[in-house]
Amino acid sequence: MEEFYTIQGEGFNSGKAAYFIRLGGCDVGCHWCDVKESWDANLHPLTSTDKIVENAIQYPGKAVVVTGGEPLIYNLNNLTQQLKAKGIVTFIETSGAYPLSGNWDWICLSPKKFKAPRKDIAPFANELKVIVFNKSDFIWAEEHAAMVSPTCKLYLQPEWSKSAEMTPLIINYVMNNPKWEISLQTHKFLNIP
Ligand SMILES: C[S@@+](CC[C@H](N)C(=O)[O-])C[C@H]1O[C@@H](n2cnc3c(N)ncnc32)[C@H](O)[C@@H]1O
Ligand SMILES: Nc1nc2[nH]cc(C(=O)O)c2c(=O)[nH]1
Ligand code: SF4
Ligand SMILES: [Mg+2]
Repeated sequence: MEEFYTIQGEGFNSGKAAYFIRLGGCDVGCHWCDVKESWDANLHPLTSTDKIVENAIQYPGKAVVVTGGEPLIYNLNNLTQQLKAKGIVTFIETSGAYPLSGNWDWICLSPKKFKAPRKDIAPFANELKVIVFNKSDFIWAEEHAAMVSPTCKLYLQPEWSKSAEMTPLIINYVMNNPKWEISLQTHKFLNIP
């Protein structure tokens, strides 16, 4: 759908320069999704893997974030193999609703109630990032924290439109449950893509 060089705004790798590859297509249906224009893959022209890799290696930052849409709709073995062959560090943002493919240095799993993640992906997550839209999302967060590996980083991220209401609850929750950390969408404060 689009590619851009920016700063990773969310989660563990927040603050790092990275080339974003946003793949079109998602049927998870989060009503608060901030990239709804990504849902219909047919609206976006196809780009060859070779061209994406050629674009990605033009920049000084040698990390790529593959996102979407839901990137795991596609088999990402070939893309990540080609990126790694060029010395690129590979990160993915996924809901986990589709089978895991690709060779990843960092997997961010962001599970959604609207189409729950596959049970087999949780052990591979390096980071669990739960979006907090209402209070019930804290329970959803703990259910998934019980499925990830002991080394997986745990983040609570306010849903953008509910941030004023949810951020104080997240702050309180993290202070009482310090295995969790807050993730903010810092790129939205910085006014960058
Ligand atoms: C647009 S999604 C694309 C990747 C994948 N479909 C997923 O949901 O993980 C990228 C990240 O943005 C988060 N996100 C999407 N809409 C958001 C919103 N309104 N507020 C906060 N985070 C949001 C998602 O949870 C995910 O972690
Ligand atoms: N700067 C920046 N950081 C991000 N981290 C995850 C994003 C995403 O949409 O997947 C995103 C994004 O869209 N922009
Ligand atoms: S899974 Fe990701 S891309 Fe799909 S609707 Fe939810 S936030 Fe948007
Ligand atoms: Mg985004």
